[in-house]
Amino acid sequence: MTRDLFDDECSPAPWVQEIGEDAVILRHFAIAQVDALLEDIHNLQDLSPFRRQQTPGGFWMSVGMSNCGSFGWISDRKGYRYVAIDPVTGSPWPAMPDLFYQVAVEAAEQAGFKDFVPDACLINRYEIGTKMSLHQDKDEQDMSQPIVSVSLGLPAVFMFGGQSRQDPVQRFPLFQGDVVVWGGRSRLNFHGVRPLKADLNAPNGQGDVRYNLTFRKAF
Ligand SMILES: O=C(O)CCC(=O)C(=O)O
Ligand SMILES: [Fe+2]
Repeated sequence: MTRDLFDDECSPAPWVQEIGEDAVILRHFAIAQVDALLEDIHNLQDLSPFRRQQTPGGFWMSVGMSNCGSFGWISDRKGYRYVAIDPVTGSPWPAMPDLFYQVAVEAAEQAGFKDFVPDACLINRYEIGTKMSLHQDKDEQDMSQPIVSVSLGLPAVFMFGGQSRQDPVQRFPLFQGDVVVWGGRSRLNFHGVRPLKADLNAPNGQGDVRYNLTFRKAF
């Protein structure tokens, strides 16, 4: 992708915040693409709707989830896994929009991961009060490929720990347009999202949801 796509004169300047070994937040990285990414999400949800999923242990996750790309991440009583067919629709997951792919690959490159080839994009939909508990992303086959995570909508607090659940956890605010990339020595670090709070400064009717796009190479 050409850098021009990101050179929007009205956008705040991007900057890189290191949060761990081989882990960064690319601040404002996708700020100029926010509206187009949200429009893509709205179109995708007509094809594969958001749904809440059950953990293998029988708990219901609070976050609504859908996927696009060749594979989608699902969870049910049988376990966590990637599948090519959406169990809700019985059809393949919708194709990954070009813009999603471009933003993910460009962000990975910016973070030092040159050959990222995402084949899965999990779309998380957080309403006020929903959260994602500390976990590792470890259902992928190739751990040399990073995770690229794009924030849209309401701000959230991202938790980033170490490779053990007991390691200290840092907290970072994430705003829309921010992209977190972690891989290499941090690939299996525990991470999560604190319960989402309402943004009291947001205009009426706007900003009651956070979306997150998590790109991975599943296979
Ligand atoms: O919503 C986020 O920022 C993180 C999502 C995440 O960790 C995941 O989907 O595995
Ligand atoms: Fe995760």
